Amino acid sequence: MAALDQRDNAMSDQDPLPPLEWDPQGVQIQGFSAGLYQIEWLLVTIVMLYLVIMGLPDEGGLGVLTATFGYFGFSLLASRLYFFGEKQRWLLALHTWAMIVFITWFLYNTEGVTGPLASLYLLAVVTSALTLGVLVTMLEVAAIAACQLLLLHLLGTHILTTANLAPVGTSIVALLIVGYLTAALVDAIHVSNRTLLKMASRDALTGLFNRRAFDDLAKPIHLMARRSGRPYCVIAMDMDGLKRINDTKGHGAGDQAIRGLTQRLVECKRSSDVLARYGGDEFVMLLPDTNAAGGRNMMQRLVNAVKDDKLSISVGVASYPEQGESLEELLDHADNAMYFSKASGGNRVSIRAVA
Ligand SMILES: Nc1nc2c(ncn2[C@@H]2O[C@H](COP(=O)(O)OP(=O)(O)OP(=O)(O)O)[C@@H](O)[C@H]2O)c(=O)[nH]1
Repeated sequence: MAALDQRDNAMSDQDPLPPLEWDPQGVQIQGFSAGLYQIEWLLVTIVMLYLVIMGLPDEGGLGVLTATFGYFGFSLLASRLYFFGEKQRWLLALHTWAMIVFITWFLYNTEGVTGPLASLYLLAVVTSALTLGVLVTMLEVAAIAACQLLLLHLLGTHILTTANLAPVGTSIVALLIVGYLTAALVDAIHVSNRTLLKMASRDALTGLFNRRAFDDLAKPIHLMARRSGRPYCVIAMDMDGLKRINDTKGHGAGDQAIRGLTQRLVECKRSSDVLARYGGDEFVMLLPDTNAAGGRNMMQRLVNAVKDDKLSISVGVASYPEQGESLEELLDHADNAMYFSKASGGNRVSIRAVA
């Protein structure tokens, strides 16, 4: 028994899983991966059409063809690569730099920087602005300006004359405007997405997850536990006497009591535990990698802690897999155990009895 308690305490003091949070920017970048290949294949299609209509250049024709197929192969191969994870931004940056190098090589072998195909650089700038932010995009525009000057020099044009610099200047200003505005707009969309996601997933009074977010976050934990055979605990909590606090001390004091309980809950939970306000004075919690005894011990500590704040809660615990096979079943059982605590006078923790 002592050994079991020791193990339970150890469980509640460590963090077996990383904190559960959503990353809207990551989701957006993942979504952009498909758009990236469309931009790359558009670039290859325009280049191929140019070569079909205008024919291969007399000098460097083979080099252009090899570079085009090489670039197409790179894009095809990269589309098969796993794009998730923290290296994703670097992979996207690599794609845009590859695009700039390919376009520069193509222009060098065909019409130089003064023809209409110089606007192909727009594809790289837009790709970067959509995914990599203002700073990286501005750096890429600077790199494109350097490439264009180098092209002028390599193609034998004297670059230090106003007439020769004017077309490069015009195209760079256009790239700057498009790149800056697109990146700024995307940043604004990120901010509003984050705000919307927060509004849709958080409870306004406490900042905790709401019911919808809890359901979304609990499902993968249940599936993981089912696969690994590890236990987890579902906790249902309800404050005792909130109506009395509201009626005697006012709604503000009731709100303060809810916030006070939230503070205690946040202090006692592990970062991998999922805590949500289900509504009113009801809270739910999911404790991964924790058995019923561990959940009960943690909740008993919480019941003792909130006494210091002159608050009282009724708690019900149900654990996977002993007390239920599905999340819905466990939530029901935890709820019933919580009502049992309440019916027994509140201020206590009950575990759903194994049938
Ligand atoms: N201040 C405040 N009160 C709330 C909030 N949400 C719900 N309530 C009130 O909390 C009270 C909950 O009432 P009950 O469900 O009877 O709960 P209780 O008074 O804690 O009684 P028992 O649960 O039986 O112990 C209701 O009067 C609700 O109007 C809130 O966000 N802030």
